[in-house]
Amino acid sequence: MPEWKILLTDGLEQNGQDILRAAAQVDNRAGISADDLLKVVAEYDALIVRGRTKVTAAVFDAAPRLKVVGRAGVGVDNIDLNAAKAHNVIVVNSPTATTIAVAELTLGLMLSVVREIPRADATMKAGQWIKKELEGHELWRKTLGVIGFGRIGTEVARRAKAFDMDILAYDPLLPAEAIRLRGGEPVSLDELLHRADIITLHVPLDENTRNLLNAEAFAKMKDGVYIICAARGGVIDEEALLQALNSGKVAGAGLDVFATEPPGATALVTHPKVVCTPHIGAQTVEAQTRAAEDIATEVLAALEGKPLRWRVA
Ligand SMILES: NC(=O)c1ccc[n+]([C@@H]2O[C@H](COP(=O)([O-])OP(=O)(O)OC[C@H]3O[C@@H](n4cnc5c(N)ncnc54)[C@H](O)[C@@H]3O)[C@@H](O)[C@H]2O)c1
Ligand SMILES: O=C(O)CC[C@@H](O)C(=O)O
Repeated sequence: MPEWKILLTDGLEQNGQDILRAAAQVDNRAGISADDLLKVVAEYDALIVRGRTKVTAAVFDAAPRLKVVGRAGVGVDNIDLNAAKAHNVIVVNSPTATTIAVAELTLGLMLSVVREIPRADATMKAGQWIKKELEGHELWRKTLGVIGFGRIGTEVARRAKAFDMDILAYDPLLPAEAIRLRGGEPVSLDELLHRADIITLHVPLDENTRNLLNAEAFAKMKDGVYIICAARGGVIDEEALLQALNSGKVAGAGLDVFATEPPGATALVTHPKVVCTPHIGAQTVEAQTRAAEDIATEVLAALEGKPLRWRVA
């Protein structure tokens, strides 16, 4: 058996490391800097990352032994897929492991925003009792607009239905019938923007989705709409969102992801109508355990030339 060398740059749950170590030498350099990665990557046959590590063209150029990059998670916007193809490097992810965790966080953000739960808690901890100010809204019979009706969008919709919400779905890559079968009413983006009380985004970040919610889109929305995003920060024009919050067009936003991460205490993060989480959508024990097993198995399969379940490039 060849002695494969695998580099972990963003950590991996122990169960995944155990699977890898049974077949390969594994170096865990969680948190390695971009410069140090360029210095050491030439030694490795495989690289396993989460979202922090940017696998740029320079990384591929510096990695003549590299055969596979594994993304423990879904989004591969941190990996230069064109460079991977040019260097004949396989890219795999573990797209199903974290679906439920993100869907649950999305519902959590939705409830947090419409009922101002974080503000209620923070003011109580400061010795206050601002009950009269904390008059929120119900999810019951509200219209939820889901942009991107894939794995996470569908699971969000299933959970929202338990709150008796009506589900509009915009996903131009899915046939209308598939959207109906998944429990959504297929609509155009404009119709969704006009009709939804709450809008949640579950699209990948790419050239078609960057700044999908911009000033023009906010202008088409209902006054007092709520925005939830646990997809990628870049799918919302953050400056336009800030203006819409300040004008009252948007009543509140729940954000797990930011155009720049970490964003620091920006005007958006500190806005009183925004509830923020530090990109923890996939951050549950269960999701990370599944993701570790899936990506470890998939990366070893790629090294051994076996059939792959989740090849991205
Ligand atoms: N917050 C987190 O920690 C976290 C965790 C996992 C995934 N994510 C993000 O969530 C995204 C969605 O994950 P998923 O597993 O549901 O992916 P998925 O591929 O199952 O679903 C994405 C859906 O978006 C649709 N889509 C693509 N382009 C579109 C466009 N221009 N307009 C509308 N719809 C479009 C696709 O057809 C697909 O159905 C990921 O790409 C990732 O960026 C975030
Ligand atoms: O790696 C992470 O922590 C984020 C995961 C998530 O954004 C994904 O796309 O899978």
